[in-house]
Amino acid sequence: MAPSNFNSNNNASASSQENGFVDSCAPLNSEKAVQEIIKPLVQGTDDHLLEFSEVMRTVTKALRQVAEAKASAKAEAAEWKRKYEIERARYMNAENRVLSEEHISEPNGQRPENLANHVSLSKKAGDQSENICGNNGIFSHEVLLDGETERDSKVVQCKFKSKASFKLSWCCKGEKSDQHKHDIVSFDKGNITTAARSSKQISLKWESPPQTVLIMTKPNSASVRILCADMVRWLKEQKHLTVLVEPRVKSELLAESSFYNFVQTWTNETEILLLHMKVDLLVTLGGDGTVLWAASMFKGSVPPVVPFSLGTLGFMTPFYSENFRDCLASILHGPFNITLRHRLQCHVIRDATRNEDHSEDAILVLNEVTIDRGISSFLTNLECYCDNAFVTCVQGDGLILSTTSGSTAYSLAAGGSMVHPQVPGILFTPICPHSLSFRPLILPEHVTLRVFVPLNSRSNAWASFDGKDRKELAPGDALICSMASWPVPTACQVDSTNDFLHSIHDGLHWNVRKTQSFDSPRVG
Ligand SMILES: NC(=O)c1ccc[n+]([C@@H]2O[C@H](COP(=O)([O-])OP(=O)(O)OC[C@H]3O[C@@H](n4cnc5c(N)ncnc54)[C@H](O)[C@@H]3O)[C@@H](O)[C@H]2O)c1
Ligand SMILES: Nc1ncnc2c1ncn2[C@@H]1O[C@H](COP(=O)(O)OP(=O)(O)OP(=O)(O)O)[C@@H](O)[C@H]1O
Repeated sequence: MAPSNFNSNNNASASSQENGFVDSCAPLNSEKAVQEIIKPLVQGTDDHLLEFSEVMRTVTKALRQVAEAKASAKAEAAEWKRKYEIERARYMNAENRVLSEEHISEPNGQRPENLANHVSLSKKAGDQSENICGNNGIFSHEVLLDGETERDSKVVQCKFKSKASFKLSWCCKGEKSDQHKHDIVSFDKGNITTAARSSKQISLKWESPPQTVLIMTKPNSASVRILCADMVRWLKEQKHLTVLVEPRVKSELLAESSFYNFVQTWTNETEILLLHMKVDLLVTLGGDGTVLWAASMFKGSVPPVVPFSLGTLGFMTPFYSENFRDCLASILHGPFNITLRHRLQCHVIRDATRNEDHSEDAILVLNEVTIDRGISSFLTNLECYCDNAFVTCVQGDGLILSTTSGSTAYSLAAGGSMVHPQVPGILFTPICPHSLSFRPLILPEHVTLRVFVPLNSRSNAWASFDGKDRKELAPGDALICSMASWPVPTACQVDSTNDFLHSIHDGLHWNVRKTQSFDSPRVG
């Protein structure tokens, strides 16, 4: 605006001179005029300067903020890098320790030179296992990630014999096929059909011979101890295999005879975490509890399990110990049928409304996770969500989230259905719900369940995992549960359906009833 003012006033004075008219008050007037002209000009310049300095102040402030944020990000990155380096060094040390320990890597089962050390280490491990297992008798719950497994395997394979590889094949309705038939939906000329998917039995065929067998046993049982010693001797003398046992079992074997010096064991939790990389076959001697125990030792992939029945019920233990030689010989030769038992992965989140992303370590269960009222006499009040959709509020003694393998355990006792273990799904079974209309649900395998203890809950709830390791859940805490990627492959006596039906007939006397007599009065 100022330049146009200036131009217009200039033009005005020029035109008066041109007209020959000179005013006596001209100097005064011209000064005034100049002031008139300059005033808005100066005023305009001041406004601009103010505006400009304001802009400069804003820019400087923004630049300062950016510089500060950059410096703090740099500092944070440096701190994380430092933590990473420390953690990595610690991990590498642990790995090196494992690899350098003679007794676990003895390739041909020869007596290690440092036997005295070895025995005492095993004993120590017995003590240590108490720390590892905690007071409630389950291993710490660190779940392996895919990446870790790959990295670990590279390190371990340098030292250990490579693991036996095998192939799984899916057979349809008894007809054998080496090809895995995918359960895909096909669209034939616009008609939606499903591919044949039922009755698929999974069979395991070794591609290289198994070399390392881990035997896990129920504690405090004389018959189990005797069988274990027999089995270890047979595996060594007849099959020339590497045998691994728990530190407790190693001590028991050595107490019996120094012949068992060749048996290997572990001494710390790092070695337990690496077990899946060297064990080809896992044998359990005990009841269902021993299978649960053995599975809880494997936070990632689990080797094929051969469960021998030395308990009372034995839903998951189809093998009889009397003929263990024939049975193991046929398994070691293969192929054999397996049941892939799904596991659930559980995370506890403390103060879930605020710390949505901060969960505790994952816990894997083969049977179920139970959320109950513990010793409290109040009803539990549990808000349940499935993939963020509200399911219901459980008011009663508690809730069981079970695998299909666990469907014949606690869930069954609480009124849940018995489900074939090969069916992938999650059972949602209330415990004594105070409602006339509550019925158990079976949800598909892909869902994520969330059980939240509401802030207005009258008391805390308790979560337990395969009947062990109880964790208290305060109001505001939540438990997240979904299907884990690491199933437990258990060998079948016949196949998964036969074994399942046998277990419910034999173990539970399912639908046992006297057959109705023929000579009753007929209607009509
Ligand atoms: N009321 C109940 O029925 C009840 C109560 C608590 C725990 N349990 C079950 O006990 C399991 C822990 O077993 P444990 O042996 O360590 O404890 P445990 O020694 O107390 O045995 C519990 C019983 O459950 C049986 N069992 C375990 N898993 C089974 C399965 N998948 N199918 C059928 N029966 C099964 C066992 O054979 C045993 O008879 C828990 O996972 C839970 O399912 C059941
Ligand atoms: N290797 C092990 N180390 C520590 N505890 C174990 C081990 N194996 C099993 N247990 C625990 O011992 C208990 C009893 O085991 P298991 O259920 O196998 O025998 P059982 O009670 O005689 O059999 P059943 O359950 O069929 O009656 C379970 O609570 C289980 O967790």
